[in-house]
Amino acid sequence: MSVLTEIIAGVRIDLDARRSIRSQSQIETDATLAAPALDAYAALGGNTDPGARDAAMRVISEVKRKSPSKGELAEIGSPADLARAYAAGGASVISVLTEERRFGGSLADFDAVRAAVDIPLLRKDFTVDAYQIHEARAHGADLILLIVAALDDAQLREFLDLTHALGMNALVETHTEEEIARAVKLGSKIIGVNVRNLKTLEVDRGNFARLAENIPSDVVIVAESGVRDVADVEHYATHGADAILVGEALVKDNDPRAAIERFIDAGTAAKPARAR
Ligand SMILES: O=P(O)(O)OC[C@@H](O)[C@@H](O)c1c[nH]c2ccccc12
Repeated sequence: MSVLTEIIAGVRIDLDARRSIRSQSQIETDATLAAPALDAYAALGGNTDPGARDAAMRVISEVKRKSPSKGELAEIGSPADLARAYAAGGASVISVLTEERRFGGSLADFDAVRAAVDIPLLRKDFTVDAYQIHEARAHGADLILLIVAALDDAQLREFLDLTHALGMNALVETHTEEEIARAVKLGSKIIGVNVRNLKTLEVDRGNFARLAENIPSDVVIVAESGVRDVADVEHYATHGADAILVGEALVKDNDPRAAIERFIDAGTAAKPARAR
C-alpha cells in the first residue's frame, strides 16, 4: 500500500467517527451558517485577465506539527500565535493541517487559527468525501485541498462543484503531467504542484519547472513543499510559481514573520519579467 492509500484509510475511519456525532445533514446546515468565504483566488494574485496580474510572490504559510516523512517538526504551543506571526509577515493564506494521525493536526487547531486571523484559510486534509467539504466551510474555511492522485475525475468534478457552490476555492494538488491535464480539464483555478511524491514521500524540486509549464496563465500556480531557504523560493519563482506553500521551514524558524518577509521579497524579485 502506498503512503497515500494508508493515510486515506485512517482519514476515513476518523471521518466516520465524526459523522456519527454530527450527521451529514447537520454539517450541511452548519456550513450554511458560517460567515461567507473569503476570495482565496484573488488573495493569491489570481486574475481572470492574466495581463492584470501583479508581480508579488504570495506565501501560503502552514501550521504543521509533524509529517510522515520527517516525524515531529515543532512544538506548536499556540497555533493562534503562530498564525498571527504568519499574518504579520504578509502571508496571503494560512494552511492548517487537520489530519490527525500522520500530521498531528486537528479541527481544533483550525478553529484556533480561524479565531485569530482574518485572512483566507486553507483546510489542509485528504478530501475523500463531500462531508469534509461541508465541514471545512462550517469551520470557516475559504480554501480546501483536493489531491488529484486520490480522486477519480467524477469525484474531482463533484468536489470542485460543491466547493464552488459553498463559495470556496480549491487548491488542486498535482504531481505529474497527467494529473495537471486532469486538473486543467476540470477548470481548476488554483493548481498546486507538489514536488513531494505522496506515494513515496520523495522530494524532487527539479520537477517543478517541467510540470508548471503545462498550466494555463489564468490559473494560480502554487509550488508546494521543499522550501528550505531563499534560494528555493527563487528557484520556484523563476520557473513560474505565483505562490509557494511552506510548512517545515516556517514552523522551525524562531522568527517566522521575518522568514516570510524574506521569501516574499526574494520571490517577487525573482519572478520573470513577463509575469510582472
Ligand atoms: O513542509 P514543507 O516541505 O514546506 O511542505 C508543505 C506542504 O507542501 C506539505 O505539507 C503538503 C503538500 N501537500 C500535502 C498534502 C497533505 C499534507 C501535507 C501536504
